[in-house]
Amino acid sequence: MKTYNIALIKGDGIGPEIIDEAVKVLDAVAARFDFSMRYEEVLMGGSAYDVTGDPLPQETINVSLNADAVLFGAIGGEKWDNLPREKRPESGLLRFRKELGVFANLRPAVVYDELVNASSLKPEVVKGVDLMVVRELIGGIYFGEPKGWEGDKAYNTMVYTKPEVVRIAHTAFKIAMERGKKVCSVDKANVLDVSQMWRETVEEVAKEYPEVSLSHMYVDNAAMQLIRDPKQFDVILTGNIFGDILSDEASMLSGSIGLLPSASVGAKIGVYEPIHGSAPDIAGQGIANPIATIASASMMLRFALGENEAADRIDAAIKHALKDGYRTRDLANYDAKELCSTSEMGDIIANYAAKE
Ligand SMILES: NC(=O)C1=CN([C@@H]2O[C@H](COP(=O)(O)OP(=O)(O)OC[C@H]3O[C@@H](n4cnc5c(N)ncnc54)[C@H](O)[C@@H]3O)[C@@H](O)[C@H]2O)C=CC1
Ligand SMILES: CC(C)CC(=O)C(=O)O
Ligand SMILES: [Mg+2]
Repeated sequence: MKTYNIALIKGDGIGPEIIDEAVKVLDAVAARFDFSMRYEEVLMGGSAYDVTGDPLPQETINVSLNADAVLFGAIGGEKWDNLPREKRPESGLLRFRKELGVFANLRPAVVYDELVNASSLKPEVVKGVDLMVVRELIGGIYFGEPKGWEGDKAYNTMVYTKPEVVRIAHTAFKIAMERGKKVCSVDKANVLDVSQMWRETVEEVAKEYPEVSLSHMYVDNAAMQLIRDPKQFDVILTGNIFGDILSDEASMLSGSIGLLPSASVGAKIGVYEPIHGSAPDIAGQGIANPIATIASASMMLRFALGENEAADRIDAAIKHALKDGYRTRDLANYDAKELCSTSEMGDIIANYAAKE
């Protein structure tokens, strides 16, 4: 029987609660499809800082680099907000992504038919939405130098090199070839030099994908268009900060940020993680929606481990649970037949995934 080694990073806030449910579902499909998962839990974020004084201990990097994939919850919380920048949980996560070299963050936003009423937009606007945000993950303003805070002046720098844009553009075009063959590159080229270079570089890469139609959009317009007519988008290609913001926005097409998974890829080892944060406001209450993390585990099976049937099974089980009216609190007001806790939702999805 094949055994996969997974580095498990629960993190802070709701991180441990949602990861436990993803593990439950993974184990259920593993038993059914005749493979097994071996998890090695390592620390990152505030919980790592509390134990080791470092939000990203070297052991976490080592274990992750030796695993088949990383499954990650979320980090951060008020307790650590006033630490020096480099000790903050968020700095640990940024450094982790950089150390692993996962330059492409794939954030699919899909509207489940069962949840068309859950979006804050009209059902006819969101029904059938199926888009993919391809977000550059280890460059741009979250990493650029110089940065600093000196007295009354603070600054960050948005930097991209041409090779960084070329590689993320290839990722987006390749994904588009497997989907609707449309890429919309989102930038702020009317104002930023870095965006102008981004746009020209994307144009050059596009020549290698003549079947894909490329458009460009300024990020402010893109934020509006996502709400006006989200079905116009297939693949949205964008930089780190714009992708971070637009994907949170896109999550409300689907009804809850607790639904959107992601895959951070591009290097040997991928990181599979929900798009949301550690949700300190609901941590420890058993009400977080684990579906984003369970769907991230499905992406891990598909992209990192090649267990496509098991991934399909999880995706079907999520849909089945929603169709049967099971809802965590974030979706309680939308066609709910039964309100369930985080772990009850995990049980239901694991049961469906194991049996059907
Ligand atoms: N990848 C990561 O680890 C990320 C970490 N963060 C960190 O998380 C902390 C909280 O940040 P926020 O801005 O509040 O963003 P957040 O994404 O943690 O929460 C935003 C809102 O969405 C809700 N929410 C998030 N996930 C949910 C889920 N699974 N089920 C139900 N509701 C959910 C929260 O309760 C909250 O009201 C901060 O320390 C931030 O730096 C933020 C984003 C990403
Ligand atoms: C917490 C940040 C480091 C990043 C973020 O918000 C994200 O990746 O979604
Ligand atoms: Mg974010």
